[in-house]
Amino acid sequence: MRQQAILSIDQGTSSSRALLFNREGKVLAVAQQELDCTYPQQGWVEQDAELIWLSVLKVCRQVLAQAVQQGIEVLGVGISNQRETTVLWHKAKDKVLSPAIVWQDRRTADYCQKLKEQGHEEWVQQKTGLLLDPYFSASKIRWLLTHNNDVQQALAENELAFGTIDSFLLWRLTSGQVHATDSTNASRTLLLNIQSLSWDQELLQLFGVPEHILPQVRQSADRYGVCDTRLFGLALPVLALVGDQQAAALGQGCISAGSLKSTYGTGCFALVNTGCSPLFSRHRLLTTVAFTVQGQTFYALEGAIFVAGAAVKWLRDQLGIIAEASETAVLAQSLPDNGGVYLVPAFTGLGAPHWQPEARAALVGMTLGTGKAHLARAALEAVVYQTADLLSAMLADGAKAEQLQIDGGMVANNWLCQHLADVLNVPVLKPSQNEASAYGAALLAAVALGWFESLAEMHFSSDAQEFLPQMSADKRQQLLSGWQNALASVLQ
Ligand SMILES: Nc1ncnc2c1ncn2[C@@H]1O[C@H](COP(=O)(O)OP(=O)(O)O)[C@@H](O)[C@H]1O
Ligand SMILES: O=P(O)(O)OC[C@H](O)CO
Repeated sequence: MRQQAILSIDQGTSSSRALLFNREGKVLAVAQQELDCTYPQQGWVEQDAELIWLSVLKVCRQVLAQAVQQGIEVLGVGISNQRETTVLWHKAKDKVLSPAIVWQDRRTADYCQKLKEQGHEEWVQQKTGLLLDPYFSASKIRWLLTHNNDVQQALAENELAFGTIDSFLLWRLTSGQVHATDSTNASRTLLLNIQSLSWDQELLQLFGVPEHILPQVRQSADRYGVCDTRLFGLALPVLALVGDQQAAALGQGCISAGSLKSTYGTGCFALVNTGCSPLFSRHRLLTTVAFTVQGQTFYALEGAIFVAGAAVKWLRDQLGIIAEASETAVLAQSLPDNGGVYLVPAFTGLGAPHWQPEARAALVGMTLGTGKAHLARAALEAVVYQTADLLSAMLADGAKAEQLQIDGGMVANNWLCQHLADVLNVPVLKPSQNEASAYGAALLAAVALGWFESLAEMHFSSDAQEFLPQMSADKRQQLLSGWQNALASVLQ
């Protein structure tokens, strides 16, 4: 019998990937293409949605060609994607109307601040689990509705559509047949009531967003529609949509309440599964939909850090002090310690638990002896200290971290993994198969396909590299207080 597989699309901020997974969760083929962001004004972060689409098409075609060569039968598609990033398009013309406003974009900081000052944050948090921050899609949609003539024209023609990346890709894959999203992506817009899983009239009114431009909200594992056969020469069903961080939690096997993972890609996102009821944070974390499957919705508490691997990319692309991200490990371990140098990477403000969109990055503690190794080390260490801040907030909210499961592009860096274990003082587990987001989407597609009847039947590899804490309590304390001092210089 021919080997069967699911095509998983993992559309991240730094790259688009396509992977084929078999029933046992083995990766049979991979293709990847890097993507760029543009920064047209202070605090703005944009991507070209057309280039995102073309990169997805290209990597899908590459792995499907490998499938043909290897005689693999591909049964369906699952999509995991960067969340919140906002795309508006003209339905009849199938034309994107502006650059995509990326999740890291801060242009709506003043507007969100005004809403906070008007006292809206509490009720918004109760409905959405989120805070009033430019991170989420609603204020980005509003900005486009008020600033972009093409968007206004499309609205007047009743042809305007909004989507996060999942929804936009689904629209394109089905050649405009399906305008839908899943509960995880919808839960990042600030427009969804996360308990009823429906668009909320009061929120739509607050942000001035017409409901008819929004996609239909569906389960994460669902038969969404069929890819246009002209794209791949196959009538592939789209079987899952899921935000990449929730997908990574599922891919790492965080299916029971209390399980925790942290993903280190462009940003860093720690999620703890809280089971079938939402837990509302008292310490500035987010409550989010983890996934909806077979009519059941799971929730998670999330800490979001806007800059993790993005700081390494900054060292490479803006400062030019490294040629490859992997050099940071060699540079970091070339030093006996950090020399008192700390980077607070608030390049696009600070996320959890501070939520300060106007904060900006700082490099502190430099001397004339500071060199590029210190900068590389500071960029990696910053990710660790920010994770420590998230875990403290989670602990204060009642979630315990006895170990940390990690994934994402940055965890190729073993120096970072060891520093995480040392500073967090918990064992850190890196799975041998580091494709958690893509695997999570494939698992959901497998449910829609009927491969698994329940979450309990899913295959999760127990094969992981373990990093055990080795640092003394004094040293840990010294590093964390150095970080708190550096952070204080940035907090407003
Ligand atoms: N060996 C490494 N050390 C440190 N950072 C790395 C390493 N390899 C990749 N990265 C960083 O990881 C990020 C890419 O991770 P990935 O999970 O693919 O991101 P995304 O899902 O956001 O597209 C990039 O920002 C890159 O700089
Ligand atoms: O691009 P990533 O993988 O860092 O993920 C981005 C997040 O989904 C933003 O919320």
